[in-house]
Amino acid sequence: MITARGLTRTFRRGKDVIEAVRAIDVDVRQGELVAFLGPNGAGKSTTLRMLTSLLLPTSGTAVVAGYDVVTDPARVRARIGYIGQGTGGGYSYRVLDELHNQGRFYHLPRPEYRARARDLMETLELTGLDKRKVSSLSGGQRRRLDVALGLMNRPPLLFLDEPTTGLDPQSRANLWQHITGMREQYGMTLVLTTHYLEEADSVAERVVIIDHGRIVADAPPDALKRDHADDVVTLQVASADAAAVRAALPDGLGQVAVHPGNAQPGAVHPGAEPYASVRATIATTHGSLVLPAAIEQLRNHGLVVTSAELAQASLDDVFLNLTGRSLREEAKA
Ligand SMILES: Nc1ncnc2c1ncn2[C@@H]1O[C@H](COP(=O)(O)OP(=O)(O)OP(=O)(O)O)[C@@H](O)[C@H]1O
Repeated sequence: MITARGLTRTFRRGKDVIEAVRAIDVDVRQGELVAFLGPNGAGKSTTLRMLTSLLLPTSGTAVVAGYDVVTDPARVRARIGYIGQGTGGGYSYRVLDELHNQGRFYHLPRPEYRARARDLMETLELTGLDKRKVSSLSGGQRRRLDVALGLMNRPPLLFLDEPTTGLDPQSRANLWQHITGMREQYGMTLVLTTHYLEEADSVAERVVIIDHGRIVADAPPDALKRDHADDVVTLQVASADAAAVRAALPDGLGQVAVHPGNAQPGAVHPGAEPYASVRATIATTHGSLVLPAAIEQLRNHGLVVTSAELAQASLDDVFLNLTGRSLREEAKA
């Protein structure tokens, strides 16, 4: 569906040259659901705009839905849907008119575009809003209308640029349900951008991590987490003897570290005397197996675990390990 090689885009801003996308190679097969994940300014939108033929590459090539984006942009556009960051709907138009206009734009026969508009309004829960002006819709309704507009031509390949940005968690979940449902119904290939880590993790089958215009990793989320991050098991052990705790935890469990001797004020029973505690951490690829095994080992050595916690590897850990920066922290900044 997509083959891009050495795709590059630079912008000039005064004397500065901004290398927004730097020689990326990417392939997307038919039916895949691929997310481009990266911080603001990483080059995600620029990549999408080149793949949709909306922006000329500075160099490199991309063949999308069978056609070259530079030499055959009209054929590319006829075969794709693109849902950009801003709302596609004209503010003063009515919802149903917008959908019909989109159908006319694609030269669909009148009965066909009317039927498609009805179907999409129903599937995307826009029924009853036919005559409402786009400007009066809520954020979630407007985004669902964007999706409906992008689907009017039933594209085999749909690009979505930050489809859920600015929506509340419930609207985000709801929109994903619609998008993935439509994908099943029409067998679409989906390529999207997001800076929501959890979204990329839960929705995408493949995540392309992009940073400073380069692809730094490209794999299914589970493989990324397995290869580039660890789960961390943290145990509090009621003991003053850090060496004994360390000796009870075999190296085979993972990367073990012990932090001796915090006095915990009455953590077990209210009013209990403070007791000495050792904190042990184990970095491992299999946290859910290592956690009970570690408790068992400690118990076998006569040591009591007073609390146990498992922090599962996240795509943020992956990003941190690959780039030295946290995507979550950057999003907050
Ligand atoms: N038309 C333009 N002129 C100048 N610089 C641009 C232009 N479009 C993008 N850039 C710059 O290119 C870089 C990549 O921008 P891009 O919008 O592709 O990033 P992004 O990953 O999509 O970020 P966001 O999540 O904020 O949309 C940024 O430094 C941006 O400022």
